[in-house]
Amino acid sequence: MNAGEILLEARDLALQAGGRVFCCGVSLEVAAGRCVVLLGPNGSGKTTLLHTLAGLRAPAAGSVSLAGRAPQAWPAAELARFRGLLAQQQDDHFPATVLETVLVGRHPHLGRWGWEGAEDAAVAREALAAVGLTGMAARDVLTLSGGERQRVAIATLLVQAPRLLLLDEPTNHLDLHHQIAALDLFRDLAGQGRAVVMVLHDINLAARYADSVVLFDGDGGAQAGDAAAMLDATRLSRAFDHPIGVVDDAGRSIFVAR
Ligand SMILES: Nc1ncnc2c1ncn2[C@@H]1O[C@H](COP(=O)(O)OP(=O)(O)OP(=O)(O)O)[C@@H](O)[C@H]1O
Repeated sequence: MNAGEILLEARDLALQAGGRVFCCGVSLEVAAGRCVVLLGPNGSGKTTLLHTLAGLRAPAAGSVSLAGRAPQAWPAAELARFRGLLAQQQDDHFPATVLETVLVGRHPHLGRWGWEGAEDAAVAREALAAVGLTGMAARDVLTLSGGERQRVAIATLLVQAPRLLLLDEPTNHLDLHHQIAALDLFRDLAGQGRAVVMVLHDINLAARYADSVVLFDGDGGAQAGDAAAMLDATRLSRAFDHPIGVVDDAGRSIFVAR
């Protein structure tokens, strides 16, 4: 995996949802090793952008390119090995064990007949250990707590092993310890030549993990830039329509709601 290789490029995007066009002119380049955070108020377009970048919905204008190719130009299984999406919420309609659920993430890697082998089960158990769920493999997913279910979803993405991780609120339902553990894990994956684009609601977590930020303004606009420039109290106050101050904690900026 080449550090610095461009895994995702979006040019002059405009998003569309529900007959509305918004966030016009967003451009973004994501190199291997980088972590991008999408930040902004509810309903401002973060999920719509993430799904557009994943190739799951068409932009109203502009282009998305994944490692130099439009998403539609990728064969489905190859695309699923290249980019993975952690959805904002996990819906389970039928009983299944935790192990079976995680193994779904292996599908793009399976051979012609689609059977998982002992090696896939070992990969899944390793992923469960990475999210602190060792010993939970046999549990029914319908019996899990919200935070446990979220960690199963993260383990499912880990076994999919995409180079580009698109994460919609990965810290959903997680307590402080597991939020930091999950975000450290994603940052480590970026450090190993992958790239991460994730929606976060916590400005301080964004400041801790983002190399660059796409800030949505809630008025149909969005701007991308270096984290240091975008995470500015005045800019954030305007975007969130709430006064936000900044305090210094041993050289680190901590954002506080006034
Ligand atoms: N299928 C749809 N039909 C109508 N409106 C839609 C549809 N999908 C999204 N929208 C609207 O598009 C806008 C952007 O939605 P999106 O889910 O991208 O916001 P978000 O920034 O991720 O919000 P949140 O922080 O609440 O998760 C919202 O106003 C939403 O209601």
